[in-house]
Amino acid sequence: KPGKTPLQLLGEPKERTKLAPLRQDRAVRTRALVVVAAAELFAERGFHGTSVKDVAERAEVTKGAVYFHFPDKETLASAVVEKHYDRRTEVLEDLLAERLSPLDTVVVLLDRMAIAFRDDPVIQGGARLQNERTFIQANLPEPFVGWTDLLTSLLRDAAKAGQLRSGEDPEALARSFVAAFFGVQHISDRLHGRADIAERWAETRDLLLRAACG
Ligand SMILES: CCC[C@@H]1OCC(CO)=C1C(=O)O
Repeated sequence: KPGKTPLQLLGEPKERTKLAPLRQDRAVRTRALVVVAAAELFAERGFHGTSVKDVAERAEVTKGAVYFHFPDKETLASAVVEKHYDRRTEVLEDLLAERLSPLDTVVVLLDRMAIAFRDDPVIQGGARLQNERTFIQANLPEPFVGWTDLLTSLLRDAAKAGQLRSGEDPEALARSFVAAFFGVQHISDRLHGRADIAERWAETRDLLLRAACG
């Protein structure tokens, strides 16, 4: 989408957890706790293996408190997936403030996201829900397209800055990065619970960079 900045492509996150007012009111705090508890359980057991009761117990709130914020489990799943993509926007915003070159921004963004996939239950829960999306009656966002648009924008800037081999197509390279990253995190998750995702991503990332930049 020519002309849009990376952040415009992703849209503003709904609320910046880091910048939330010190004294969040109770309802907002409870909602955030419920979303994280749901993400943990969706990541561990999947959508159909998780009940609202399980979420209430993990969040240490009543079932009524969960239903106050989320009328059903599908709405809760949508909130977890939304938080997954908001977390990505937060990583990007913090990174853009470091004002690295376009190519370094792509490299560091995906390196930090690899760590987030290893360590952050909201990222893990959102990813598993997206894998199970055909079994969930919720209008979850299209997976992958946000990443492809964002990386295309950054790699077009990298091409303009002379960081790519001449003739390299930024959009094709963006699709390759998304496919490679998704595959690496998926295989690492299935075989090793993502314990080795940083090492596996580094070797695939470096192969792509050698091909695209020479
Ligand atoms: C660049 C990685 C793409 C990312 O990996 C898991 C997942 C969940 O669907 C993603 C997405 O939807 O964008």
